[in-house]
Amino acid sequence: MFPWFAVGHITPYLHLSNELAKRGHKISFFLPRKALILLENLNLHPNLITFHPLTVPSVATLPPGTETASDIPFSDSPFLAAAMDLTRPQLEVSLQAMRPDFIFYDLAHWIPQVARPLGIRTVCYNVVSAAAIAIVLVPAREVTQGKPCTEEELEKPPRGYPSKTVVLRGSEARSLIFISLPSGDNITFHGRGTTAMRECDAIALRTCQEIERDFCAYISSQYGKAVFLTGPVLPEPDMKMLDEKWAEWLGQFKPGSVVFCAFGSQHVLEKGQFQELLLGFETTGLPFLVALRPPIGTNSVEEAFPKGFEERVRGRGVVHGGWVQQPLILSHPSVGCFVNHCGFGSMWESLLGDCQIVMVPHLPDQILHTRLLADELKVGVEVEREESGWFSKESFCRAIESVMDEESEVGLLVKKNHAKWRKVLVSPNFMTDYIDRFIQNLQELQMKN
Ligand SMILES: O=c1ccn([C@@H]2O[C@H](COP(=O)(O)OP(=O)(O)O[C@H]3OC[C@@H](O)[C@H](O)[C@H]3O)[C@@H](O)[C@H]2O)c(=O)[nH]1
Ligand SMILES: [O-]c1cc(O)cc2[o+]c(-c3ccc(O)cc3)c(O[C@@H]3O[C@H](CO)[C@@H](O)[C@H](O)[C@H]3O)cc12
Repeated sequence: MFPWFAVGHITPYLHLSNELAKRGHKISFFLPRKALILLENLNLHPNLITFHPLTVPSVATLPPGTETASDIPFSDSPFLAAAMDLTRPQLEVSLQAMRPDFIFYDLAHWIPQVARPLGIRTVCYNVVSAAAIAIVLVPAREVTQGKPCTEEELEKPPRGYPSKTVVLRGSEARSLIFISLPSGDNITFHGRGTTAMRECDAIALRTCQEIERDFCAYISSQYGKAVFLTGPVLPEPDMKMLDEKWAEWLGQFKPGSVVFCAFGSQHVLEKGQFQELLLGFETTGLPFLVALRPPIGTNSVEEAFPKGFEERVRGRGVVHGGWVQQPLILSHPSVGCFVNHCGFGSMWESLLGDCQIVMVPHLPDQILHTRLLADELKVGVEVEREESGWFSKESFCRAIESVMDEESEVGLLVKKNHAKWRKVLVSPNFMTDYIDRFIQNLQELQMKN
């Protein structure tokens, strides 16, 4: 396993590794040292899953010590891609010695060049939605190296893209410019993603037919190869592992009353927006647990609190400036609403849980995931933003109230739709069947020539 150096990618690769190990397969997992410290507790089969910490080479354009996408702003991702490319010699030496049957990778587009001569089969395993891939990382989206896409080009989905709902609207499309900019040396993000999928033996996606059938079919037709699906791949939460501190705090509130908020591993808010969000929570009058990194330019969340905020919400609101056990908190009976950025991991965790869903997407893939949930499946609501991208405390509070108020029409509708989808996704054997079929697909691939 060699995922992109981001917690939102390493985590689902680890979930898949657990499922493979559960069925007796042996896994070598390559990841940056810092990510290992944060995530090693997710390894449920240490006898079969072995971690190989990588030394991430320093790159002049990155702050010293950068190892994952959590350490840098989104705009610096291309430099982290360059650093990942510099780990190629470490991978080459290990693969020569290990000779695994398969290697799973995503943004390291050069893996097939290394693996093919060694007879190792390559699986490009993508852990963002099929929709996000279909709208940019396909040959039909023409991108020329050295010529950034124009806003007009970015606004138009590629020919044959199968949805009119799961799209970026107006100025949102501008944020896709990054796909046509360099990502490492001599390659654009689009070049990296499409080469990775064109050169592999199999494309795999962390999704299911039931939700993303048309997008999967489109990707398959664009690359002229079958697409293997793993399904959502999420472990059963083990509530015994929830930190005592949070179990106790959440335990004081009535079932379904607490609003939990987290924005994944990469997103850091600006101070003004962070304060607006906290004031929005205060206005709801509901109990809340917010787990967000300190906003830009601050060293702690406390330093950025609005004046008098702490006293006013004492006893019903907590703001934690670091990592929490998100899947376990979401499964706590007191939690009734999940306010999230709709990273693909959080999207699955919210769909498989039974909390009401409120989305505040930031990056373009997160906006597409939000459209899928809010506009296509109608299982949650999106916080309204102004043209500038700013969300106000009022719009934030309105979105939460619209799903938490028992009388609300929207709240009842999304609850009903969410329950319907959840029933499908948590039905007995749904996830197991996906993994079993996926392994069968790999075994058939291995039999070929
Ligand atoms: O405090 C936290 C925050 C997050 N998490 C976990 O970290 C993971 C975060 O993954 P997400 O995909 O939701 O979000 P990230 O922003 O970190 O992901 C990144 O890669 C996947 C892409 O879809 C996202 O757009 C990209 O930002 C989730 O599994 C979540 O449960 C915690 O366990 N604790
Ligand atoms: O923002 C995105 C919009 C979109 O339509 C597609 C993607 O795709 C991917 C991606 C990542 C890995 C793959 O194997 C395939 C697709 C995106 O990945 C994110 O890229 C960021 C910039 O490099 C990075 O910071 C973040 O960690 C990745 O999750 C984004 C979009």
